[in-house]
Amino acid sequence: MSLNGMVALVTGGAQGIGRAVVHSLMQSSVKVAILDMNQSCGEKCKEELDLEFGEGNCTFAVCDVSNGDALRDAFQRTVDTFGQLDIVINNAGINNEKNWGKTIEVNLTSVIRGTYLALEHMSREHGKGGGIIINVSSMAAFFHSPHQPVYTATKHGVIGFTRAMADASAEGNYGVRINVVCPAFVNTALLRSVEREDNMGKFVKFKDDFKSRMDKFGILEPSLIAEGMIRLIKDTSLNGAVMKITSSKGIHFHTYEPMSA
Ligand SMILES: NC(=O)C1=CN([C@@H]2O[C@H](COP(=O)(O)OP(=O)(O)OC[C@H]3O[C@@H](n4cnc5c(N)ncnc54)[C@H](O)[C@@H]3O)[C@@H](O)[C@H]2O)C=CC1
Ligand SMILES: CCCCCC(=O)/C=C/[C@H]1[C@H](O)CC(=O)[C@@H]1C/C=C\CCCC(=O)O
Repeated sequence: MSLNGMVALVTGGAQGIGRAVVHSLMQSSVKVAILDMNQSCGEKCKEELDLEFGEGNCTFAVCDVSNGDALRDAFQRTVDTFGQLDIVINNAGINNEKNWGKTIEVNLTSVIRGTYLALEHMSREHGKGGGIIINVSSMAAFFHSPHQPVYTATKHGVIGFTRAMADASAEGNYGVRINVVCPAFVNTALLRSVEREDNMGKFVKFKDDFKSRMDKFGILEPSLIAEGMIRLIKDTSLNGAVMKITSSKGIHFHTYEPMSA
């Protein structure tokens, strides 16, 4: 499946995993709208991508995904600029057990809002031509720790919401495939936040346990997560898939017991 000429929107696309998947998409000739709340990183990211791929192939907009109006405007500006929207990756996420309400707003509420906005621009129920949505969860949804209870809760929520929406899309004939990716530890700024009291609050006392798990399970590079996301986009058979990416098993899928009648 060629992605040439498609248009993608990536939240949190200026750094880390989002930056990696933006690069992979542009290597496949996808035009990308990068949304991020970090203006300096976003502008630097766009400058570098313009140098590598030529101008006109990506845009950057400062956008806090937890601001619903700003997110809606950023989606509309993307469609106004590129004329279409085919791929949406709800990637932006934080790790803050002190300001845990914000963690829920960014990691879960904004993923829900970003999914609904994506459907407004891609779903046949809105007269559009279809598309693909990838929501970003975490292996914290399968292996929890005392270190990050609310982060863990948000990532569980992303899986449940995404699987339910994938069924809604199939039964409602939206023409939109909706999948979720669950990385293990990845070498980004977010992972380094686990050592900071500002982020972890009273749970920072568990940081040694968390770091021992990092030693045990290994740390992935963002490029591998990007590879998994591209696979979710290209494999048209996948809807409601829960992709797991770990050092021990690489890119693989979680399987669930079929629902009993
Ligand atoms: N790093 C890791 O070990 C893992 C990360 N993840 C998830 O991957 C996603 C990306 O995380 P990383 O790349 O590791 O983090 P990162 O901190 O390196 O990059 C996240 C980007 O999102 C942006 N961002 C944060 N809050 C935002 C908001 N409210 N609005 C707009 N942009 C915002 C940041 O400015 C940053 O550029 C997150 O959802 C995270 O939970 C999942 C499993 C493991
Ligand atoms: C905020 C930093 C991001 C945290 C990323 C993450 O997914 C963490 C997961 C760990 C959880 O907090 C406690 C754990 O033990 C999880 C371990 C992660 C992966 C296990 C991989 C097992 C395997 O390789 O089979």
